[in-house]
Amino acid sequence: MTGELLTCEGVDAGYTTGRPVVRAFDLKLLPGEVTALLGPNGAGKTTLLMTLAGLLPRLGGSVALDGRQIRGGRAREAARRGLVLVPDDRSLFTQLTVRDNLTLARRRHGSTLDQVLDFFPALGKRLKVAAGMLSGGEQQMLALGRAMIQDPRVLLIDELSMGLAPVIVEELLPVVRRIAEDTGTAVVLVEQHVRLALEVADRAIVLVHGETVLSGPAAGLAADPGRLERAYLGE
Ligand SMILES: Nc1ncnc2c1ncn2[C@@H]1O[C@H](COP(=O)(O)OP(=O)(O)OP(=O)(O)O)[C@@H](O)[C@H]1O
Repeated sequence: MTGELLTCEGVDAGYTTGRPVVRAFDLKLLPGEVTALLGPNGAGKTTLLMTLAGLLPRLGGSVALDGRQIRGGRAREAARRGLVLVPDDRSLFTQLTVRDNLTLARRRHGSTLDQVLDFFPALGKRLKVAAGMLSGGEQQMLALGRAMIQDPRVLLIDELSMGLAPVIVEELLPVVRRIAEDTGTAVVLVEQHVRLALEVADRAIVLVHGETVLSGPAAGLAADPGRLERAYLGE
């Protein structure tokens, strides 16, 4: 399809022994599109994001960005091409300042600190503070900011809400939406707060035991919680 940014076809993801955890995963993402990747604990969402980011070897299938294939298991190549992961543990340099965390990730001729801080004004006031001293919400902003300063084409966000109060999540998710709209970055959002995720997503995919059991426009799924619940239960 014209204009497709990311195309995953038949992706198998998992660990080297045994059956793949995620099987035959398909995804098509347009620029600026947000897809919520939902599903119960252990469904394989983190495994899939890590595989797309090249941090785990891909066990099958293909991934293409702008129509050009990306090899599996090559994290540097994936990041250079623009597939950037925001991991659920945030992986910040806790002893370093906010400014250093951001500038270390910056690319030559890439986005500037100010461009990134435009999305997270609260961080602008905390530039000299060590990342480990920030609140959970600020740390998550920093993790997102550090991904943004790498000029991603596709952001893979794993449980942004991990350890955060719902009120903070309600503030952060619309920022993710704005990032997608303003920069054309496509987003895959793994999120346990299903209702909040569906509010900001265009599409949603439900993964259960590694299989895609439901996929469709987010608004339709938000309007039919019973359907979503049945999918989670594997019915
Ligand atoms: N390092 C590992 N080696 C082998 N199996 C693993 C490893 N990490 C996770 N798994 C298995 O892969 C499956 C999927 O786990 P994964 O963390 O991807 O699910 P998830 O959908 O992200 O769940 P959660 O919402 O709990 O994070 C689980 O059965 C888990 O036990």
